Amino acid sequence: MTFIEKLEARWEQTNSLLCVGLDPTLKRIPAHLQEHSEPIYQFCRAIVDATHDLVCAYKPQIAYFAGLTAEDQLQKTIDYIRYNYPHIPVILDSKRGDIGSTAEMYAAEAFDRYQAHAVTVNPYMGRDSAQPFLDRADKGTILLCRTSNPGAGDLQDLDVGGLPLYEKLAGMITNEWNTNNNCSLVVGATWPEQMARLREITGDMPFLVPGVGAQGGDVKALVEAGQRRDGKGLMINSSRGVIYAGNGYDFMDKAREVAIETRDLINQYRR
Ligand SMILES: O=C(O)c1cc(=O)[nH]c(=O)n1[C@@H]1O[C@H](COP(=O)(O)O)[C@@H](O)[C@H]1O
Repeated sequence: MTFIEKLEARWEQTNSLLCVGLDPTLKRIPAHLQEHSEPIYQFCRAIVDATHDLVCAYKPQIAYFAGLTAEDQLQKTIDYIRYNYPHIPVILDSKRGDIGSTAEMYAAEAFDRYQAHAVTVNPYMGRDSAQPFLDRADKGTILLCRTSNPGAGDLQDLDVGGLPLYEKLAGMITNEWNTNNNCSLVVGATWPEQMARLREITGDMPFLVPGVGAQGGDVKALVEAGQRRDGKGLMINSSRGVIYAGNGYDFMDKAREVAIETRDLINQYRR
């Protein structure tokens, strides 16, 4: 099964567009886990157990593990999800991109080392830098297009022959790069107007949509702008908003409560 097939099946089975982001920091995980020899893994595993029936995907962010020399705990987290919840797609958020020979190793890192189903990729070095990811037909390549951060427009909005760069990129990906039908775009929840344009340009392409919860994206506006005609098409990511909903012994219950609220809020505005 390809990443896109897995995602489509998951949307159908769970009726959820919520993706939970795994961005663990030692400062914010519950005190009683801090003593554990693998606190990051124990925390991620507990969040997964608390939310697994509510999500269309998980998105571990590699920097939160690598920054602590805890890649082994990233590996264990991904293995845990794949073994216990095999229907849930795992997106490795590493935003890679480099010359082709190096990008090949980044693709191996995501797909062979960590066994992720999809990876985030920065396409702004051009097609050859994304090609090693695109060539993995069974895996998902999720390309940054219009990011959620306040400075997204500094470069992504630059006019290129009458179009903003991000729209030009979306057209290129849709019409030229997506030969294996394995592309998705990152579109920030904070930019519903731009998301509506991108939905027009890309047809039914899935979007990874970070920026709800901690970054304050407007769920109603983004769902109305970004959903497909079938009411699917979005992986709406919340990391801090869900995983740090509580920090005591009841942190799993609190994370579950917020995940349910977020899923239901999203569903309120779907077709
Ligand atoms: O590719 C991403 O996931 C991403 C792209 C983007 O434009 N904005 C963005 O916030 N992200 C990631 O999405 C997550 C957002 O986290 P919260 O703001 O805590 O929900 C972080 O892991 C970011 O690195």
